Amino acid sequence: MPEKVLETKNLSKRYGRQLAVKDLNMTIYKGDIYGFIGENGAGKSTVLRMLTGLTKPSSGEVSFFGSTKHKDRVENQKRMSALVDAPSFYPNMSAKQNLEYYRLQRGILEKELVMESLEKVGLATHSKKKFKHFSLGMKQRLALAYTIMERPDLIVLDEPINGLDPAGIIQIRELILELNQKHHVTFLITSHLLAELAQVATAYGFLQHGVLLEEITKKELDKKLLTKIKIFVEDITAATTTLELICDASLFEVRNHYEIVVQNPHISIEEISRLFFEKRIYVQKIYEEIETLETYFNQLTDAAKGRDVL
Ligand SMILES: Nc1ncnc2c1ncn2[C@@H]1O[C@H](COP(=O)(O)OP(=O)(O)OP(=O)(O)O)[C@@H](O)[C@H]1O
Repeated sequence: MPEKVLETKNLSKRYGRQLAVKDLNMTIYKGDIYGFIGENGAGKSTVLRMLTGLTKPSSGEVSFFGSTKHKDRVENQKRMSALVDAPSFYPNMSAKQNLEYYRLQRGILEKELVMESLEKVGLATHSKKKFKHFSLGMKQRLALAYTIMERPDLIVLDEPINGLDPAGIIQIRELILELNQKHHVTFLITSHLLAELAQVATAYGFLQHGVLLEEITKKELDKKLLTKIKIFVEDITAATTTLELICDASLFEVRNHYEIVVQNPHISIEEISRLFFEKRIYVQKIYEEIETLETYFNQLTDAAKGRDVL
């Protein structure tokens, strides 16, 4: 098992009467890109603020790199860098001057880390450009340069691609993957853009009303995501009677008098097409649909509401 970079035990946060985070047990392993998912108000930012020391937990504990001791925690917290409340940059200063300012403010001695960080985020050639002339994507990359200046082992990002255009999203995605794969940085990322998160995440935590519903690796999730075969036909009666020759009726359902949905099929599209061809059943369309991270998350949260676990 890889090293645990971060672990929480029964972490809770109360704001007055409201319990915003309830007994959170979360584990992030070295090398993970951990996608932290939840609807608005689920408690994600509150968790990130507790992890980064911006808010004190009401109860429970956090351990970094296997230690909960306060002495170690101060040291270990230095191995983590976070973009929860984005740093404010000076508009009339260049990218380099802005980072230089933060280097001095954070007491980082190595001067070379400023240019090294700008290079890693692809801004070296724009180092002299004033911040006010940066595009949103460039501003976001500069914020990332700020987080990687101390060569952290863990980076926490709250909604890193919010407001970016498709090109900006791709740049941030590639940067995260590069830092993870080349420089072995572990990430904890929140995002509402699940399709995008699914392109980088290696593990997920699903949060609802402050409760962690499930923690799962990408590998485990991929195995759980259901596959469906959708078949569109003209003669639904003939089609269902024929389908029953190779598939139990409990495994498919008929929708709208022309659509058949086969759940988690043990038969292939080719088998169904061949059979329908032999029986002269006209198929308008047939295709496979794999459940997405988004549908999985929606089902998980709907089921939790139904079980009243929240
Ligand atoms: N400082 C605060 N004082 C009182 N209540 C707060 C405070 N911060 C957050 N809350 C409440 O705690 C709950 C969780 O909020 P939080 O911002 O952590 O959710 P979130 O998952 O980050 O939401 P979003 O996706 O909208 O950013 C919300 O009901 C919010 O109103």
